[in-house]
Amino acid sequence: MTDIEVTGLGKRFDTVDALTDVSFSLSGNKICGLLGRNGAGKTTLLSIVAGFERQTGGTVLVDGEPVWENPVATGKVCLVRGVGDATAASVSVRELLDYAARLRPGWDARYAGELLEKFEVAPEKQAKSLSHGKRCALGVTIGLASRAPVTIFDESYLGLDAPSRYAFYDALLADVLAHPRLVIISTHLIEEVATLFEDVLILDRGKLMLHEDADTMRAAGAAVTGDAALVDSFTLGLEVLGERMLGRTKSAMVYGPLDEKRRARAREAGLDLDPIALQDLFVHLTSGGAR
Ligand SMILES: Nc1ncnc2c1ncn2[C@@H]1O[C@H](COP(=O)(O)OP(=O)(O)OP(=O)(O)O)[C@@H](O)[C@H]1O
Repeated sequence: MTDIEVTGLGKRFDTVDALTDVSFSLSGNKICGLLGRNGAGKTTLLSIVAGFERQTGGTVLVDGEPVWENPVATGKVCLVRGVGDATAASVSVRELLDYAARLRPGWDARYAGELLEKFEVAPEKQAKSLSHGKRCALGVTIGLASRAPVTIFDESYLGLDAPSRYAFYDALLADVLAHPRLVIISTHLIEEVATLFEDVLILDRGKLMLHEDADTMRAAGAAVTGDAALVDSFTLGLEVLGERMLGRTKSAMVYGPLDEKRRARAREAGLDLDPIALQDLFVHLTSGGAR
C-alpha cells in the first residue's frame, strides 16, 4: 500500500500561481477523483506528484520519499496525461508496450494485449499515426497494464467514444479489485465516473477546496422528488441548488444536512430522498465566477 503526502505545495509559472499551499494525504487502495474547473491546477498538481514537474514550494512525498528526481518514488507512479505523452513517439504500439514493460516492474503484458484487443488498437501501427481516440485507448492501456502502485489518469480517457469509455471504467474497476492500488482520476466531466470514487479532492483556482470521502460528500445534500407543490413546501427555507420538472413531478437538489425529523416529514409527504449527484455539488461549490 502506497501513500502520498502533499504539504504546502505551491507552483508558480512566471506570474501565475497555478497551485497555492495545497496539502492533503492519500493512502490505501482506492479510486480518488480530482475535480476542478478548467485551469484549476489539476494537471500541474498531478505532474508534480509524478515527478514530471518541479514544485516551487512545499513537499510531495511518496511512501515518505520526495519525488523530484528520485526514481525510487517516481517508479511507483504512472501518470497518463491527456492522450498519454508516450503515444506521440515514432515507434509502433508494440515497441511502446515493450518499452513500458522494461520501465514498469508490475507490467502485465497479457493484460495489455487484452486491452488493445478490447479497444481495437493494432499493435503493428505507429503510435503517433493512431486517431486521437485510439491514442487515448493506448494511453489508458499503458496506465492500466503498468499496475503501478499509484496510477493517475489525467483526463486521459475523455477522447474515447462512449462505448470505449464504459469499457475503460469496467476494466479499471475490475483490475483495481483484482490488483488493489491507488488510482487518481482527474476530470471535469463527473457524472459518468462519480460512482467509482471513494475519495474526492476539489481544486479551485490552485487551492484545495475540499478533500472528503465520496459518501460524506453525497450526504451533504439530497435530491427531493415528488409532487411539485409538496416539494416546494418541503424545501421552503432550505438552500436549493437546482430544480428539474417532469410533468407535475419536481426534483429539487437541497444543500445541507437533513435531520431525522425533516426526513420523516418527507416520507410522510410521500417525497423521495436520494443522495445528491456529485456533479451538482461540484458545480455549486466551484461556480463562483468563470475564468
Ligand atoms: N507551462 C506553463 N506555463 C505557464 N502557465 C502554466 C503552465 N502550465 C499551466 N499553467 C497555468 O497554470 C494554471 C493551472 O493549469 P493546469 O493545466 O494545471 O489546470 P487544469 O486544472 O489541469 O486545467 P484543464 O482542466 O483546463 O486541463 C493555469 O492558469 C495555466 O494557464
